[in-house]
Amino acid sequence: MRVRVPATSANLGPGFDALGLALGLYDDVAGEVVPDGVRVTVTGQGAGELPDDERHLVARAMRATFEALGAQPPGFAVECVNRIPQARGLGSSSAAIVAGVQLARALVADGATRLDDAAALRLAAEIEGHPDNVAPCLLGGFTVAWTEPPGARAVSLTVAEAVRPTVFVPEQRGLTSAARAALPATVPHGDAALTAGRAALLVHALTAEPALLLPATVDRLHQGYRAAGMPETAALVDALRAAGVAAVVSGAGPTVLALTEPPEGFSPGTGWQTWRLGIDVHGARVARGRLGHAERDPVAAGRKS
Ligand SMILES: Nc1ncnc2c1ncn2[C@@H]1O[C@H](COP(=O)(O)OP(=O)(O)O)[C@@H](O)[C@H]1O
Ligand SMILES: N[C@@H](CCOP(=O)(O)O)C(=O)O
Repeated sequence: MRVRVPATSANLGPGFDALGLALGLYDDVAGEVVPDGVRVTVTGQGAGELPDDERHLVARAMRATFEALGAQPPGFAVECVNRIPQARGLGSSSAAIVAGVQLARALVADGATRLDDAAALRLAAEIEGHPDNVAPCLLGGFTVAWTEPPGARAVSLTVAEAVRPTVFVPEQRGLTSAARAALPATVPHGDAALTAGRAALLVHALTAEPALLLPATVDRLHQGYRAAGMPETAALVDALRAAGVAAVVSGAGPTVLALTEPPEGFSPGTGWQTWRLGIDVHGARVARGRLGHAERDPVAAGRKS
């Protein structure tokens, strides 16, 4: 079995832990049951750094899913071709988790029925700790996610044509766990009220009226508190916004996401890669068989520049 999982950009400014967008940049992962042991091979992003055994995040998500299904196989082998940069705010950990959950469901007889799509979202969100990346990764498009007993839920909405994501990806990494540790336990009521209003406006702007994206992407819940830990990211967001571009920190950073096109000739300066990406509307896609020649190419699949 194999699965293609999209990169995602969470928060989108004011939608902390709730809003997310699936992007046209993908990891391809194949899995099969073997007589014993857990083996993981990695090509592309993370090759030579990630573990090759049970500790690998895809393997951990597969184990958790097999457990939920009550069907642990004797062993399994996983092949990953990674194109989503890791620890940059583009949802690489959610992509790995969703890949593991979907592969395990596909490898167990009736797995996708016994653990249905809603339960798969709940499990993936539980492993990740927040639902805003796993939701668009599973469903595609622009998602609004929330948590209520018994767990995460989400809806996917269609994005207006004029929305053109560009990501500015820096060399340096930033772990989501560290960026979450920078957040305060409480925020001023005025900041919460402003941000709630902009998050509501953002749903309208992204789906129907992109001309409102600049005011709709104002956030007071997380970006300001995280700025000291990623000053270059904060400066780039400010420069783009000053030029009229609806730019935000992508996820927990340090990547910057622009939802509208930067002005002709705009340069983020040195140390940034600039990629124009499409919006993924399918979410994770499972297919039979191993990875083919195209899926094994670690550079292609999605990037427009
Ligand atoms: N494709 C992957 N395979 C295995 N582990 C991964 C993968 N992608 C991310 N991870 C793990 O998740 C960590 C990054 O997660 P996180 O800090 O949430 O960043 P991101 O914004 O990229 O999701 C990596 O350091 C690695 O431990
Ligand atoms: N809401 C989370 C989103 C983290 O996204 P990631 O792509 O950086 O993992 C947060 O802001 O902490």
